[in-house]
Amino acid sequence: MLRNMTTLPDHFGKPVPIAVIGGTGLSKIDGYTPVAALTVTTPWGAPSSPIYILEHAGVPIAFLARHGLHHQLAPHEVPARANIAALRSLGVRTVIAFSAVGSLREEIKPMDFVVPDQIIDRTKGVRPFTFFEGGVVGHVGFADPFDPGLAGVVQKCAAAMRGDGVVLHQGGTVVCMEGPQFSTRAESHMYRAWGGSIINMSALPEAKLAREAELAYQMICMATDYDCWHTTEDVDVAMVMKYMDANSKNAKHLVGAVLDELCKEEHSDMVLAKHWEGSAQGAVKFMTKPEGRNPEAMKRVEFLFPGFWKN
Ligand SMILES: CSC[C@H]1O[C@H](OP(=O)(O)O)[C@H](O)[C@@H]1O
Ligand SMILES: Nc1ncnc2[nH]cnc12
Repeated sequence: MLRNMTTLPDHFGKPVPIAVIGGTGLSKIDGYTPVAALTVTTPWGAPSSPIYILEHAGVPIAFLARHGLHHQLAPHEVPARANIAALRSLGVRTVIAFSAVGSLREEIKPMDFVVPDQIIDRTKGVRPFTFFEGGVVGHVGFADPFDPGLAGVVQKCAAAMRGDGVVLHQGGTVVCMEGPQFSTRAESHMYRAWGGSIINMSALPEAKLAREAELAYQMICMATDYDCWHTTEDVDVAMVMKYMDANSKNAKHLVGAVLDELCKEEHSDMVLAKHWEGSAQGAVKFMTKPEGRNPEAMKRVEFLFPGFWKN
């Protein structure tokens, strides 16, 4: 996909409803033809990488590399606000986000997939985490951080791939730690005691921002190690990459199968995230009184929701 980047057009004329955010070891998806490489600017800066538009059976899909094209961005340096805002500005309403995770449970073995349904926030407040600040306040609901409809699609696709050795755990709690160092053994045991299933450094603030932007968002996680609570080897980058490489074929197939399903339903309420429509806008509009609103902050919100302040 990246080979053609210099020759691809930098514009695309149609809305793109579906996006994939690729994480560690997932920098491309097979079987999709790149048709554009977009450089998008947002009020929150530039995204992690150009956004590639891939086409499959006539349906466009946006692809963004979370850590940059060369994995040059540490988890706390990922410009998550720019990433989510840029995707929304292209018409994206559904995001499938891929993540390499450590396992906190014996039964979640390296190379197993997990579709989490909960998050515990162990980031340290150093990452910008909201669109609604600086003179426009908003509080969105985040009780269930992922999208159950998308989770169901992933489950169905993984079930069809059981014969290829794909094991998927439906549900589970992802602990999102700050990093970039891995956890101490005491922390790892504590996360297990808290009920954590898996651990990464990327679920937040991405999932929170997706909710603020009224996007349907689901993470697909692949275990690349047992975190250091386990009595086998302690996790390091080589181990993560070894398992990622070993299972990259299945990871790409699973993401591809999920995209195939979503493409079939590109105009459905689920893919267009109709169930989230208006939720953040309602949370913002009634909080800050007109006389307290900052025009610059209002303009930024307008980038996410064109026409926001007119109604
Ligand atoms: C290379 S191990 C730690 C790194 O891997 C995960 O990345 P991603 O979620 O983007 O796949 C994890 O969150 C850390 O950022
Ligand atoms: N053990 C681990 N801790 C945090 N992030 C990870 N990503 C992959 N493995 C991880």
